Amino acid sequence: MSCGYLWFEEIPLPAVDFISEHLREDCESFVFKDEDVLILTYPKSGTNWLIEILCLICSKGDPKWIQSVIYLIRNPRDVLVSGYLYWSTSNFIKKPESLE
Ligand SMILES: Nc1ncnc2c1ncn2[C@@H]1O[C@H](COP(=O)(O)O)[C@@H](OP(=O)(O)O)[C@H]1O
Ligand SMILES: CCc1ccc(OS(=O)(=O)O)cc1
Repeated sequence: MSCGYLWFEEIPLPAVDFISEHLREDCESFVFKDEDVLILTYPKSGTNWLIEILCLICSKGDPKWIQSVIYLIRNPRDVLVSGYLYWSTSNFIKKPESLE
């Protein structure tokens, strides 16, 4: 189970060309500004959809919305199939060997 993934905070992520130590360093050194918005999603769970929603909310000009939390959830089985199909044809990610 541990092979073929980029492990971070005990979460298996699609393997890309960097290592979890670099990811941790980036997380720990990142300085947030008050106006920053944090999007935290698992790949293929609807990240781009959420970005669109946030941009639409943001463009209404009301800064109070950033104090809200939008909880996005997608059936993990759909995430698995979506990732399998997408990463099977991507060149920047290690190709999954199977759905298992
Ligand atoms: N409004 C919505 N409702 C449900 N799934 C959505 C959605 N908008 C995007 N998605 C799905 O989210 C996946 C992409 O996620 P991400 O943006 O994190 O990479 C795609 O899955 P599929 O590959 O199953 O079509 C896409 O169809
Ligand atoms: C850090 C692991 C990771 C995250 C997002 C990725 O992009 S995509 O959602 O598959 O397009 C790839 C790897």
